[in-house]
Amino acid sequence: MSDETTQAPPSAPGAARTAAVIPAAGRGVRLGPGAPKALRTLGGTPMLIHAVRAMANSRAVSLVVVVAPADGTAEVKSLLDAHTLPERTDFLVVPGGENRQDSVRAGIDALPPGYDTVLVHDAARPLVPVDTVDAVIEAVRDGAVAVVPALPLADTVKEVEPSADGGPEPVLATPARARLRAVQTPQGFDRATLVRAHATVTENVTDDASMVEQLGLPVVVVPGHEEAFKVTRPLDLVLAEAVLARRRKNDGF
Ligand SMILES: Nc1ccn([C@@H]2O[C@H](COP(=O)(O)OP(=O)(O)OP(=O)(O)O)[C@@H](O)[C@H]2O)c(=O)n1
Ligand SMILES: C[C@](O)(CO)[C@H](O)COP(=O)(O)O
Repeated sequence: MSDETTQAPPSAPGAARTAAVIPAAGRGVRLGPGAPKALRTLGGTPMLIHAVRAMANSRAVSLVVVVAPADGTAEVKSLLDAHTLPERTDFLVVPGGENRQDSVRAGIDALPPGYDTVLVHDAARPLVPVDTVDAVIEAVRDGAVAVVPALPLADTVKEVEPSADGGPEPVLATPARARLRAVQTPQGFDRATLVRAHATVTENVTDDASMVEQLGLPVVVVPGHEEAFKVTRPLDLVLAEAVLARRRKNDGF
């Protein structure tokens, strides 16, 4: 394992501490048939372990809660036991729910007292660099209640009337690209705000920050990273393997 560490200071004793919740209970339907996505390997190591290390490599993170496939908690516990992880970090494993929102809520419910900053990070983003994790944590510690890493878009985006039968879709609008961002994880939160958002918003949404927006509270963006992309479709696996191989070469492995 690469001994990647960070400049961010760990929390002082008695100070607010940071926990990371990793939703990893998805099936990975868009990736194609196989094991649950988080348990598939990248460079011979389960994607989930890469994601756990990405969080635990931040010296500010002292607890990682893994939300496992409901029928896979024992397997995930064994995986965590079988891989080298930073000793300063504690780990919990809880079963996930039907959708991402349910799984994140299960992770939040499992958090012990004493963690005031909470990251929510997709297991499907295994290669997020530690500097991005630290930048999100710092922004929360500096007073933001919700922080998302994000990147400008390379493509022009159209809003359309979705087609039910695969036919041509009428274009409704072309939002100004300069004002759009593609949002990644980890998203960072003041814990009380995240708990309130999950207790309040019941409609299905695709990220946690949008739940905070629905409370009328401010969400801020910090720079994301190209390597924090989400492994969603088969081609993403090819890119992830290439990024990992380049890192290992640079690290002299
Ligand atoms: N019931 C669910 C669904 C998703 N996730 C997690 O949410 C993250 C982002 O979801 P996505 O990339 O969409 O993963 P899947 O739901 O597995 O993908 P798909 O939609 O292709 O099945 C993943 O780490 C996934 O494991 C989860 O914990 N519980
Ligand atoms: C949370 C997220 O990764 C931010 O981009 C994304 O919304 C998850 O979407 P998914 O369809 O559940 O993968």
